[in-house]
This record gives sequence, structure tokens and C-alpha cells, in this order.
Amino acid sequence: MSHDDSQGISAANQDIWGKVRERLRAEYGETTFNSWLKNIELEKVTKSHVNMTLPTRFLRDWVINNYALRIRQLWSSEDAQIQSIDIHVKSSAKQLSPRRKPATIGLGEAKSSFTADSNGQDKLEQNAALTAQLDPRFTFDNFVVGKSNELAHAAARRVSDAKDTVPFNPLYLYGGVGLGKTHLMHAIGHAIAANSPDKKVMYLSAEKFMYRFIRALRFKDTMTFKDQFRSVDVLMIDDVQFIAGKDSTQEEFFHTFNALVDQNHQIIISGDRSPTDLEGMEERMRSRLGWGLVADIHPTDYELRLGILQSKVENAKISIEPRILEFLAHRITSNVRELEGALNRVLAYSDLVGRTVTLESTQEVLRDLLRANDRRITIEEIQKRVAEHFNIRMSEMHSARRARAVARPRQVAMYLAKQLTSRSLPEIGRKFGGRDHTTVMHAVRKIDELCEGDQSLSEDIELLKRMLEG
Ligand SMILES: Nc1ncnc2c1ncn2[C@@H]1O[C@H](COP(=O)(O)OP(=O)(O)OP(=O)(O)O)[C@@H](O)[C@H]1O
Repeated sequence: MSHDDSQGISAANQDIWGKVRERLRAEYGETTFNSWLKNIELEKVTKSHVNMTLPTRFLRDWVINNYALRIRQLWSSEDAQIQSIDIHVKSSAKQLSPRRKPATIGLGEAKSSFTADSNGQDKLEQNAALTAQLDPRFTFDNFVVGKSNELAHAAARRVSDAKDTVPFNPLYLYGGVGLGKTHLMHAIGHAIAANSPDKKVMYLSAEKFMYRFIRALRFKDTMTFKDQFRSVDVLMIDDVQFIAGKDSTQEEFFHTFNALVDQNHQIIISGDRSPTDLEGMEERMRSRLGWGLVADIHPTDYELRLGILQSKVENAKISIEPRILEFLAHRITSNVRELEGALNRVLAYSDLVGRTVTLESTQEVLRDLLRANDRRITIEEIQKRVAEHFNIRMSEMHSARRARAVARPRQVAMYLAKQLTSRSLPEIGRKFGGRDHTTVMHAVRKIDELCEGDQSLSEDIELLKRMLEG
């Protein structure tokens, strides 16, 4: 490998830089790459050092804290002689305050030297960068409150307004898909950033938490990982159910959680079910998740759906006949994400064909969605159909009787509930007279097994499915 000290960059090094950039783009995704990494320029490569520049100090600090180690690792994997990477601000070195030297990420170094000596301004900039990752659309102003989400909303407000106290730790928000959990978390983030810019607020999905943890393990950099998470004032983890069953991530999360609670730092978690229903989550974690306030978001009612639609069209300054919004609120009952999607589709269509939205065009454009919403199967329907089919009373679905004549149809109904609805095992168990999720799991396995050898049962099930699915 030849290094060109005088001119700066040899073709071979340009080539390496190209590869490193591509890896970064692939690993962090297009959006992150474009926001933070695209503007890095290669300035000089010596035998063991790479010099890079970024246009602003803010960008430079952010890249150093979050990506420089990875850049160095990627570069070293192409050229083992490279020991460190220097990143400084491009325009003029004079912009750096005199006490600062360009940050260097060396071999095996856990953290940039910057974090240690950052001054207050740096901290504010870093906090602002964290906030910049929040979705600007998800604010309290844009959140419509109704009966189904008022507790979660009030709790979110309380956490956001509490300047020096932690009202409940953790705040655990749960509910079905698309009902506003993520929206509320981002709103909390925005509000805290506005009220207390000195607070470090971190929001990420449980999936991302796991990804970062695994990467830290892979690159033997768990110290940085721990530091990053344990130094925040407010930690928000979305969709925690994702780490259920992922043992080592769960273990790390448990320690992070304890460390933050010990320091009296706020934790906010969301999940698709209550802490007690999180299958695959260790008991000690489940109990901790329920320590603070657990607030659930219920499915929306008509008034809330209409309110959300009205707020969306008002904000977008769109005029649309009220009866169309009423129609949508009446018919798209699944969740707010679908409701928003439906409205957007209707508006996009009218925009495209240059005609005002009518009830007829709405029905036409949303035909598939309307059908899917109409056909949402409930556990009660399943129980009713199955009871009729096997000629037993509906009450046997909830009873404790174990006689085969009622136990088998009950198992069939549990099996169909698992197959045809998105309900979790504990939720299904509850609808069958408060049974445990293991009973439902057993029923599902049993019916699966029986169907293998019992043609008539498997035909019964096929028939029931067809009837239920309409
Ligand atoms: N009460 C509400 N007012 C206004 N918009 C809402 C409300 N509830 C949900 N939304 C909107 O619905 C969409 C879905 O919400 P969000 O992503 O927060 O759901 P979620 O509960 O986090 O879903 P998932 O479990 O799939 O992550 C977002 O665009 C959000 O802004």
C-alpha cells in the first residue's frame, strides 16, 4: 500500500475511502448517512493516520461521538497500518477554541477525547442533535385527546412538565398498533427539549437498542455503549416487546434501566401489551416495567377518529366535505395510522385527477381498505361460530368444564383466535374465562397436531375459517 504524504490522497486511499463510505451508508442507512456522514472529506492520509474534515464544529463533534470509531475500524480493516483518524473542522483551524485539539480516535479507544472536555455549549449542541432525531410532526399540539388516550396523554404531559422531579419511573405506555405511542414519546422529547435544553433526551426503538448493543459486543466496545445510555437524563425506548426473548439484550437493558432509576433519571417505555403480558421477558424485568405508571391506550372511538381527521385537514389547510370525514371516521376503525393513510390516499387521488373529493370517489379509492376494516374478526365472533358449529352453549367458551365435548370446541376457538386475529396469547386466554396463556399455547399445538391425522377436524376448521373470513 502506498501512502502519499505530500499531496494528500493516493488513488488507493481514495478507493478505500469509497469503500468505507459505502459500508457506512449500508450500515446506518441513507437518512443517517446523508445527515451526518455525507459531508466528510478526506484531507490527508499518512502511514498510520487519516485526516478528515467536516464543515462545522457541530457536525464534527457529532460524528466523533457517534461514528468515528466505526470509521476507524472500517478503515483499519482495509489497511491494517492505520492507527487513528483525526477529524477537524474544515474552514479554519482558528475556529477551534485554543484549548482544543482535533479529536483522534485511536485503536481500541473507547471514546473521543472530546466528550470528556466538552463545555456547556457542546452539551447543548449534542442535546439538540439528539432532539433533531425526533419526528417534528409528533408534538403535543398535533395530538388529539379523547377518552381512549387521555390517561396516556396526561401522564406524558406530567413527565414533560416535571422539571426537577421524576413523577413516575418508568412511564410505561402500551396499546395496539398505530394508536399513538410513538407520537406521544416524541412529543415528550420535544417538550423536554424545549423546557430543559440542558437535559439529554434519547429516543430509540428497542430494535435499535439491540442493534447498537450487538455492534458494541462485536467491536468490543461495550464501555462506550454503557456510557452513552447511562449518561442520559431521559431515556425513551419504543416497542420494548421486541427484546422479549432476546436474552443478552434484555440483560443489558435491565442494567441500563437500573442504573438510570438509581440516578433518578426518567425512563419512558412503550410496548404493544402490558408489562405482565410480555411473554419472553424475564420476570424481574416485567416487574420493573410496572414499577411506575402503566398507562394504556385503547382503540379509538368515533369521536376521536373524527377529531383526528378534522385536526389533520385543518393543519394542512385542506377543505373537504364534513360528511367525508364522518364516513372515514365511521368506517376506518382499525387504528389511527390506517385512518391517516386513508385520508392521504383520498386526497392524493383527488390531487392527481384534479377533481374534488366526493363520497363516491372516497368509496372507490378505498375499496380494499374498507373491506378489510369491515371484515375484522373478533374473538367473540369466533366463539359464537364455533359454539354453533359444535352445538354447545356460548357460555362453555368461558367455563371451566373439561369434558371433551366442550373442551375440544373451546380449543378450536382458541386456535382460530390465534390464527385469525392479532391478539396475543394472554389476551386470548383472558377472553376464554381468564385462562393462562400457556393453556392457549397448548390448545394451538394440540389442534395443529390433531389436524395432521384427523381429516374431519381439519375440514371443520377450514369451513369455520371460510365462514369467519366471509
Ligand atoms: N391521538 C392522536 N392524534 C393525532 N395523531 C395521532 C393520534 N394517535 C395516533 N396518531 C397518528 O397515527 C400514526 C400512528 O401513530 P404511532 O406511530 O404513534 O403509533 P404507535 O402506537 O407507536 O404504533 P406502533 O405500535 O405500530 O409503533 C402517527 O402518524 C400519529 O401521528
